[in-house]
Amino acid sequence: MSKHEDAAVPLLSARGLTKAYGRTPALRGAGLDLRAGEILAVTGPSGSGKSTLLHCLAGIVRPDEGTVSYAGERLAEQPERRLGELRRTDFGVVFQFGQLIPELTVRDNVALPLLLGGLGRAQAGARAAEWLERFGVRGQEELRPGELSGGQAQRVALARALVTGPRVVFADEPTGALDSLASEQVMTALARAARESGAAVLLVTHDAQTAAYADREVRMADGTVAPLEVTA
Ligand SMILES: Nc1ncnc2c1ncn2[C@@H]1O[C@H](COP(=O)(O)OP(=O)(O)OP(=O)(O)O)[C@@H](O)[C@H]1O
Repeated sequence: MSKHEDAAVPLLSARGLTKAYGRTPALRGAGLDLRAGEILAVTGPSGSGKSTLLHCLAGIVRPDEGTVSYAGERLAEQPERRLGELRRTDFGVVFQFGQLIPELTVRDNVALPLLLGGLGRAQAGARAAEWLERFGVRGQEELRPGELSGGQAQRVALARALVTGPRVVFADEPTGALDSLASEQVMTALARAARESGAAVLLVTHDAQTAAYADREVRMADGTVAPLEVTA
């Protein structure tokens, strides 16, 4: 068993992260561990640094100080090309507004990461249709995102995040723009898909109902995570 497959070693781990935007500190020594296959909620008040932490963990933002390790690789030591590859193959992301491409059909939105990864059109389309079905979006493959409800659009965004079989899904306020019924449907679908595929989920939310889907919760305040979760 390699080191990062050992259950005691976190899949993704951050230590001592700091990040400032100009004079505004967003992170002040934040750290956490995400274990393979777990759903971890990061909660806390607005401005406490949750999104910035998620962006650092996903390799989207480089922290000013501190380390992020994914499966034994230090992200800071990786060239942009490797980070891009990780984001395409190992990581999936969903934001508050699904960020689907408005000009593409629902199916093509979900197929896109597979096409970018080199899969043929027919296979990518078929796999996209399977994932849309798993997320309860049926018969809407030919629609454009603008024709969907908010909840449907988020389930399409989840299908797109999971279609490549990522090991980590980063979800930043995935229910932030939804009413409570649509939130429940989105979270049920996300939790089930993550369990079935074995993906870990880093779930940023300020909503207790959404955080309740997680196995574990850590809370942020003023750019730090309390309590610091440390795996020995
Ligand atoms: N791109 C940016 N430019 C300037 N300041 C930023 C930027 N992103 C975040 N900040 C600031 O960094 C701090 C932390 O923001 P962040 O979005 O990480 O917190 P959050 O807990 O996710 O907040 P929210 O729940 O409101 O999204 C805030 O003071 C915010 O204004």
